[in-house]
Amino acid sequence: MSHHIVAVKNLRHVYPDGTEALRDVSFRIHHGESVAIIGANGAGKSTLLLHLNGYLAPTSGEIQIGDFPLNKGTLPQIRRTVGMVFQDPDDQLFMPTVYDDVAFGPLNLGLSGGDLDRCVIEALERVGARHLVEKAPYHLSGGEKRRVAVATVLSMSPDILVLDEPTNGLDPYSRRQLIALLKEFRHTRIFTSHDLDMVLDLCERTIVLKDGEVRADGPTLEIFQDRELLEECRLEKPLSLQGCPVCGTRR
Ligand SMILES: Nc1ncnc2c1ncn2[C@@H]1O[C@H](COP(=O)(O)OP(=O)(O)OP(=O)(O)O)[C@@H](O)[C@H]1O
Repeated sequence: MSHHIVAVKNLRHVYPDGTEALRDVSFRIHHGESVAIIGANGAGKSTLLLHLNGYLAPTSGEIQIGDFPLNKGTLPQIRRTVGMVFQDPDDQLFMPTVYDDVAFGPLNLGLSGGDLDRCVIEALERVGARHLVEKAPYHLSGGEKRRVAVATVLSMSPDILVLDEPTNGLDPYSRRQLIALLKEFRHTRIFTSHDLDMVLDLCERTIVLKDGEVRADGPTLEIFQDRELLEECRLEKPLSLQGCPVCGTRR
């Protein structure tokens, strides 16, 4: 087994309309690391994540997941390793009931009967959505959909969890619950977020994208203390690192 679980080398992506969303992106992520990918709107974060399990193919460059180079032949193996939670839960939920959506992946892995039921219920319990099991996904609220979308991925027990803006649209209680859940996930975590307090809380390492390129890659706290970098990349310090506007002390 290689010592890194994700290796991205000179990745470039040009969309069919000519937009060059990723220019020359390289990094490696090790087993068990928790890594945030941050950047302003349009920096290329979602485009990058969508390459990590083959939803988008590189225009040029290479991606390796564990021991496998990502290509058509290795796609099934890689999709078992990388669990992807999309930015829009409607892209993830397409079955008539929540049960069917969460069962979809494990069913394809060969689970059935009581084992399948247990797997589905356990995944829904982990995201606090057990009570939604019989519902139609299109009847759920935005926050409920997001939690169920996370459950569809947890039910597959992936080695790498990839989440695109996971706290988007969650109320404060659900946000805290999701952060606690992500902390429990002991495998590799990679996610994008504009929720910089969550990034600070969950990720020891942060990669900053700017205009489709890696502008910085290092310890999260160091990144958030680099005022010039934050300004250049149109980012702000997490609230928890900002001084109190009244007395000047740090929260
Ligand atoms: N399907 C597409 N066709 C053409 N251009 C696209 C497509 N999807 C994204 N883009 C462009 O690629 C660039 C990167 O977009 P991407 O969604 O990866 O950014 P992002 O960092 O995730 O942004 P946000 O924070 O707003 O979600 C943007 O300029 C965007 O307009």
